[in-house]
Amino acid sequence: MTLPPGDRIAARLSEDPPASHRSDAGSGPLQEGQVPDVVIEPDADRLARAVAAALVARLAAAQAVHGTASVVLTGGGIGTAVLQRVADLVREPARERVDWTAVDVWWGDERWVPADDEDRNELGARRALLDPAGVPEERIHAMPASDAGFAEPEDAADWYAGQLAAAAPEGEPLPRIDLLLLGMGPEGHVASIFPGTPAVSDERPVVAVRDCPKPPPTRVSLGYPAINAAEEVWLLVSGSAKSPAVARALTSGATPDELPAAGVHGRRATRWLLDAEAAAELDARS
Ligand SMILES: O=C1O[C@H](COP(=O)(O)O)[C@@H](O)[C@H](O)[C@H]1O
Repeated sequence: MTLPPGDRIAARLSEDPPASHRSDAGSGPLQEGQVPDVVIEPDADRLARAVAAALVARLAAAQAVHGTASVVLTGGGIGTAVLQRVADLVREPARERVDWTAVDVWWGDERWVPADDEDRNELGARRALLDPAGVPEERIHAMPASDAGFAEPEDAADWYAGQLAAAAPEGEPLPRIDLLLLGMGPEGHVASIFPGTPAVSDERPVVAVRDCPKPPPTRVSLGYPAINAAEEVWLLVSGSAKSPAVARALTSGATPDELPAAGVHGRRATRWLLDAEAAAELDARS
């Protein structure tokens, strides 16, 4: 799949990838997909449109091969803007079309709040895309809300791991994930894996997260084993507040404990999709 035109600096980064991108740092060559591809769009709106078009192409391609597609969604500003732009494409006649009745939708993280709380990532995604696109309820795999009947977020995390395993091929812990979207916080958190927290080194596919520095404090999140099992991982980052973390993740060799975004990669592709403000310090350092 070809991403829309952007200011590509992928080649330069690929020639000399930092150790932080190696899940096997120090023990061998980088695997295909772990070398990041970086695309810079001029502003957040054009970033959201470009990612939306690429997402439709990616899911359509997966459906052409497998009959179905699966995507892991992120919350956050740019993540939700992308879903709104995808919904625009659903309404337009397009060259590449996705059969939204054959897309499985999962989440990278969720806030441990009641189902109708505006902080729910699920709520934003339903409004922005899942409702307008008509994704069937049985294909929407939301992480549990705090009022869903689980006593603790740990129970909800275990249940979600079980849902993933149930959708996986025989004997595998995880289903095929064609595309996993992540936002990133200014301190480098991805999903709800925050710097210096137990989730960084947790080996379970789904974890409960407590005492988050960003409210709400309790969440459920995919862990690295699930994130890094996706075919493609796309990090969506916009705004100047995140430019130091982008530059650190891509050029400084920061560890995942220092900067969780530095520890994510896809099996087949890892893409950093940035607007110019988010990329500003990257340009200066690379
Ligand atoms: O708390 C979260 O933050 C990140 C980034 O959000 P943003 O609004 O700064 O773009 C998001 O990716 C994650 O899903 C969410 O729970």
